[in-house]
Amino acid sequence: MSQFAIEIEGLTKTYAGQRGVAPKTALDGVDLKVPQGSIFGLLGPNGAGKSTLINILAGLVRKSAGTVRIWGFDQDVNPRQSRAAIGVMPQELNMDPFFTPRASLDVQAGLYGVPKAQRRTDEILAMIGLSDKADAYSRTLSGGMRRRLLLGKALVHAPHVLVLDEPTAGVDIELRQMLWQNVRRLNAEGMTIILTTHYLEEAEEMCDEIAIIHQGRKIAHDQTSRLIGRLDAKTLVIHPAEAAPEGLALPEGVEMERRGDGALALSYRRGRTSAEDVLDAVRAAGIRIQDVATEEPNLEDVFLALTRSETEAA
Ligand SMILES: Nc1ncnc2c1ncn2[C@@H]1O[C@H](COP(=O)(O)OP(=O)(O)OP(=O)(O)O)[C@@H](O)[C@H]1O
Repeated sequence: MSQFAIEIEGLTKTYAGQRGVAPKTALDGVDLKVPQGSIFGLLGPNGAGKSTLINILAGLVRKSAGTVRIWGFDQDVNPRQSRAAIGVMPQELNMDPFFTPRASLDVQAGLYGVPKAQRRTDEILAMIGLSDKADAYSRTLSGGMRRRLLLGKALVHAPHVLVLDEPTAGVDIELRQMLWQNVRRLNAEGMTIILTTHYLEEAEEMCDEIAIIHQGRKIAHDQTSRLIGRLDAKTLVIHPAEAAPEGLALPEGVEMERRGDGALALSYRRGRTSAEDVLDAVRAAGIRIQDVATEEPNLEDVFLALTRSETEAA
C-alpha cells in the first residue's frame, strides 16, 4: 500500500462540445498525490476544474485520459474498491424531499452495500447534530441541516478518504465551526480529507498541503507553510511619531503606501532588501518611529501572485 490516499497521473477531462459550443478541456494533464492522513486543500478560481476533479474521484464524471488511484485502487481496474474508499460531500443541496434523514442515510448505506448490522446510522445522526430531526421529512430541514445530512451521507460506508466540495460556501459561522470540528475529529481518527474552498483563510488554517489549480492545470502544490513562504514579500508597518513628510527616498524595490491611520506600509522582498535598510531609510528622512509591526503574506497573496503570473505567461 502506498503512502498516498490519492494518486492522480496525467488526468485530463474534455467535455464534449454541443451544437455551437466548442469542447472544453477542464483538466489538462494533472498529476497529484495526496498523502494519507492529511487535510489537503484544492484551490483555484471559478472554473479552474476543481469540481471536475472531485467528480472524477467520486465516479460521477468519466475522465478522458490519465490514471486515478484511490487508496491504492486503480479506478479502471478496481472500480468497486476505489469507490468504496472515498466519500464525497457534494456542493449542491438536492435530495429526496420525502426521505427522512434516517432513511436517507439508510438508502445511502444500502447503495454502498453496508450490511444492516454494520450501519452506524444513529452514530452519524448524532455526529451531524440531526438526532432530533432523524424522522422529519428532508423538505422540512433548513439549508444548514441539509448540508449536515450531505456530510452524513458521505460517511455511511466509513470511507478512508472524505472529499468536501466547498462545504462552507454560504453557511453561517455556527455550521462552519461544526463542520470543521467534525473534519478535525475525523482526520484525527485517521481519515484523509480533501476540501475545496474559496475561503483562503480557512484553507490556510485547516490544510497541511495545498494544490492550486488554474485553467485545468496544477500550478502549485506544497505544504501550506512553504507555499506561503514561497512569496518572499514582507511589509513593515511604521507608525510615525509625527505626520510623515512627503517624498521619502526609499531603497530600490521598496514600495510605500500611506494608510488611513497615518501609518506607512513599506513592502519589500526579503531576498533583495533587509528590514534594517528599510528602517534606515525611514530614519534618514527624519521620521521618528513610534511603533513598528510586520505583516507576512497570507495564502490569498500567494494565490493571487501565482494565478496572475500564470495568466500573464499565457
Ligand atoms: N458538464 C460540462 N459540460 C461542459 N463544460 C463543463 C461541464 N462542467 C464543467 N464545465 C466547464 O469546465 C470548466 C471547469 O469547471 P469546474 O466546475 O470543474 O470548475 P471549478 O473549479 O469547480 O469552478 P467553481 O469554483 O466555480 O465550482 C469550466 O470552464 C466549466 O464551464
